[in-house]
Amino acid sequence: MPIPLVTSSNYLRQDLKEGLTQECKTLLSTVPIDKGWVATNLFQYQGFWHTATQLQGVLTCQQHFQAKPDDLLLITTPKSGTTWLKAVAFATVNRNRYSSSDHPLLTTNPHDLVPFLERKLFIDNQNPDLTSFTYPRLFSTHLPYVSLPKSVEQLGCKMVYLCRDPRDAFISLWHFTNKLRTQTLGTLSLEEAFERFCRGVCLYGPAWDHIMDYWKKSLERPENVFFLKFEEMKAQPSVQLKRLAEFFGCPFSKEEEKKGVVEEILKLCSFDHLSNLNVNKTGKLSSGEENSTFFRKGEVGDWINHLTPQMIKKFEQITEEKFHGSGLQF
Ligand SMILES: Nc1ncnc2c1ncn2[C@@H]1O[C@H](COP(=O)(O)OS(=O)(=O)O)[C@@H](OP(=O)(O)O)[C@H]1O
Repeated sequence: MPIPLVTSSNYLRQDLKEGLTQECKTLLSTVPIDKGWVATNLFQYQGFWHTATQLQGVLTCQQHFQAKPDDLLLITTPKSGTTWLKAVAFATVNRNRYSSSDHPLLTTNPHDLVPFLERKLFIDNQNPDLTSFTYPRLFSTHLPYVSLPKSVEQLGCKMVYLCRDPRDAFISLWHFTNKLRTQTLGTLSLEEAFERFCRGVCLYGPAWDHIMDYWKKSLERPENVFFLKFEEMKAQPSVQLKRLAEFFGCPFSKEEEKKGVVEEILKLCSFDHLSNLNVNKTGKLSSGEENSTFFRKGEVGDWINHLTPQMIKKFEQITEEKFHGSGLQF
């Protein structure tokens, strides 16, 4: 059983091997290893890249998380709008439980309301206390499909998969990384980050493979996997929120629609509203990250302000190669 580690942030914990199980340590010594973005190294497991501490969380959650049939899983590639999806899903599923004046989203960051399985609940605990979860339980994960705990698929749990144009997810990740890097590490240059992202060497990368695996599953099993893009949420938020509520099995009634419940949820969870709340301006997650780091611009297409023509071309080549014939486009 790993010993809980207390440091400033999960992202900076990866070098601390004392808290890891022998199984995890052995695995770390056998799998491919490469440079990390925030701390020293990333390790490749089941085709995707993790920090050492995160890998411990992945193994523990694969072995100990027991899903229930009505669990709802929010799955994303990093920097694809996870914070937004958590807020919207939480507000939708619990809309009869809270009024707008005492809503938990006003005082708690969405990441603390819908915790990550492998980054929070199971990172150093084989048996986290899940008794405070109301039903249906909402969990989140960045895990690729191949690494999901088996009970999720066996029980047919509903999964919402949110992804984003890899160019925007990359730029968002690059900014986020540089907010978390220590002074000693210095800034990670755009060129260096780009080279690693294109090789797939980033947290939960390669991003394209992560997206494609869930895209295929959503075509095979649309009743279980709801595939959504950040860009679609931005373009048609109320249409997408209504689809989401239907998928969750709690569609908005005509009366709710007339009363403006959909718009109320979208307003509560909007970038402007959430990012200006005191808790998100000054608070920290229980895992150490400052809440403000999860809010930057929240826009579509910011990559145009950062990528060089050569980088854009390279992105196009990879996207064409990875998504070819799949019907998926950004
Ligand atoms: N409410 C809301 N609406 C729209 N966009 C939002 C919202 N909240 C966060 N964001 C933007 O999402 C980006 C952060 O991604 P994630 O939340 O997936 O980060 S993480 O993976 O959980 O670390 C990051 O995108 P960029 O602005 O492009 O960096 C955030 O600004």
